[in-house]
Amino acid sequence: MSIITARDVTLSFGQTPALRGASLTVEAGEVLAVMGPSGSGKSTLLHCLAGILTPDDGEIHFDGRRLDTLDETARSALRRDTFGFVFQFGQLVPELTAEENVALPLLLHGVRRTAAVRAAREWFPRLGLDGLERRRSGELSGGQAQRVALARGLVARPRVLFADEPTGALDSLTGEHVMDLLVDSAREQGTTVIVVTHEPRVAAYAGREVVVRDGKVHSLAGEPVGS
Ligand SMILES: Nc1ncnc2c1ncn2[C@@H]1O[C@H](COP(=O)(O)OP(=O)(O)OP(=O)(O)O)[C@@H](O)[C@H]1O
Repeated sequence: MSIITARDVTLSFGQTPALRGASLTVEAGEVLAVMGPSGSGKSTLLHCLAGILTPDDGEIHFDGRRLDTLDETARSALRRDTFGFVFQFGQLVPELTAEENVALPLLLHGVRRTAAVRAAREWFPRLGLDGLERRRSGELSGGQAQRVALARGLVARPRVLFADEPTGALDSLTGEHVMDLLVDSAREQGTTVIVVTHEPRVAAYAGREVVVRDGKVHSLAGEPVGS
């Protein structure tokens, strides 16, 4: 069953076309890698699928509902309640401890602080972060910070996790470890994952790979992907 469908999505930034008729179907529960050269439109596609950007043309459906025509309030509620995010540099809040960072999405869902922090703490042994709960992001290594960001992306059990170059700032061994944990944790809780990466070794963790080229989505074999 498909969870996200993009049909002929186009989006330009001023005179620069970023997406030129991108179509893609994402199946519920799959781990999909989005590959492609720099500037081909991968992040823009991810942002459209996640309701962060609105396409100029085309349609995006999430769970049978039109996503791209929702107003900003509805899209932001969807992002908060249903989606999780992991970015290249973790983007932890430096003033908060690691466990408070992980608890953030739960607090935004209205979970009480004690319960949110308790749930957040459960992620630390799972991700090999035991003992780092009270550290601030400046006191974590890149790999540790990215695992904290991963826990934050998954703690609220999102339907879809959007990951944009989640291993981009890590050395390859640490990156593979983070991908391993990401894929295992997401599969365990049935979260669909869409991961943008330019690293084939990272994409190899996905169940399927697509390639964005010149603002369009292709299969690995080079065929345009239809919706
Ligand atoms: N906010 C923006 N303003 C203007 N142009 C933008 C903006 N964001 C992206 N672009 C342009 O849109 C095109 C697609 O960019 P996008 O970031 O989606 O590519 P990408 O495949 O994710 O690249 P990379 O692998 O380098 O991150 C590029 O030509 C880029 O310069």
